[in-house]
Amino acid sequence: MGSTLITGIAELTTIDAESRVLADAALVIEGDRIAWLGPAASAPVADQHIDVGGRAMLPGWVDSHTHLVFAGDRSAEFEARMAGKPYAAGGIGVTTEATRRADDDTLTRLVRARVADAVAGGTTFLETKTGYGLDTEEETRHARLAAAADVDAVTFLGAHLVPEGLDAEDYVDTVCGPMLQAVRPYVQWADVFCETGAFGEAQSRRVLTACAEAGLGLRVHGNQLGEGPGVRLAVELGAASVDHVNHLTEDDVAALAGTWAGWDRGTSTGTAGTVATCLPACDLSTRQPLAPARRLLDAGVEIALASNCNPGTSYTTSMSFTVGTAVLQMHLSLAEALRAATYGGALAMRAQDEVGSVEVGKRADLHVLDAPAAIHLAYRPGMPLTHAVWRQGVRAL
Ligand SMILES: N=CN[C@@H](CCC(=O)O)C(=O)O
Ligand SMILES: [Zn+2]
Repeated sequence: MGSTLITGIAELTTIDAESRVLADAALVIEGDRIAWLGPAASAPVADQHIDVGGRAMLPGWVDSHTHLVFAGDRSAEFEARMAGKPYAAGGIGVTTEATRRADDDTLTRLVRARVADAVAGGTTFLETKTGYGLDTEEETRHARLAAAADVDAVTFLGAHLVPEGLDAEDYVDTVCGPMLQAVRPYVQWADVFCETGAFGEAQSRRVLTACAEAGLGLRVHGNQLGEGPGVRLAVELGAASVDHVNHLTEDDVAALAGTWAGWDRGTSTGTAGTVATCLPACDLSTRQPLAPARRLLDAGVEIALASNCNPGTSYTTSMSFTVGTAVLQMHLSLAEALRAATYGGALAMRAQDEVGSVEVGKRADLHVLDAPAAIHLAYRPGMPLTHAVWRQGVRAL
């Protein structure tokens, strides 16, 4: 297990407890961990030396919300939306049909290509979900293929849509019973689309409670298309994250803030609450109001930024686009957006002790930009700024 010294880091954004940004820095990787970081002038020797030539380094992106197991695309639906047709959950069924027709090899190839794209854009930790299977056999197949792909966490989203022709309560029985039992070996998390047109409050509570009893961590798709019970339920059940959060009442924001009462944001210690995960690429594609990230942060809520890559509402794995948009459109400072897309995502995955910041002992998940400073992510939106990536200490780009 050799060590690698990286020098030529013009700006190192650590996202550590003091939010340190180091100029003219160096860093040592040993195995899959960060072994040392500090001023280039006092860098130790190592087995291998790489000079990144005066570029910015930051933690790899933590993408805590994706749906990568799918076939087909819905570009016609997107085009109609751009012409004024509103987004509705029903499109999920179109992707379910296309995905059922794809065999294991095809689906695996598609998932792996999407993961490779994400990593090539600086993402080093990825969650992905089932949810385009919608029967026990297909959901289990998707969970199994996802678990065998190069992702860090898999979420069971059998409660994504009630399949056409089925009674909602009967379907919830299936999700909570045989489906959950079959997918359980492949997943760590459970999610539910709690929204008009998908699952109501009582149905969502039933799914999440059964999944928690089976030992899964909880996440919720909530408050995407209108105000509703999603946030309330996520807080009540202690979910790690509630995602979308476009339509929030004052009570929703206060409830989320309340979950962070035992958390010290300055030192990043204490008991983590429910992260509000904002998905700006999805908001643009569905023409929803952008999630109120500024308001949530000001209220004391920890937020995450994620891509929500899926064929219906956000066909991109670009976290750099997500961060640029958060700065340009959601009124986050660069530091806030970078933290949300790294440490915030890690909190949403309860993986903050492992990933989400550049600190000694953490996973060597590093992203080097072809720019001297990270502000270029918003200053030069859409430019291919990823220069190098290390994922778990291995050079991935
Ligand atoms: N909102 C629910 N699920 C996905 C979209 C699913 C689809 O339309 O295919 C999302 O997170 O946006
Ligand atoms: Zn989603």
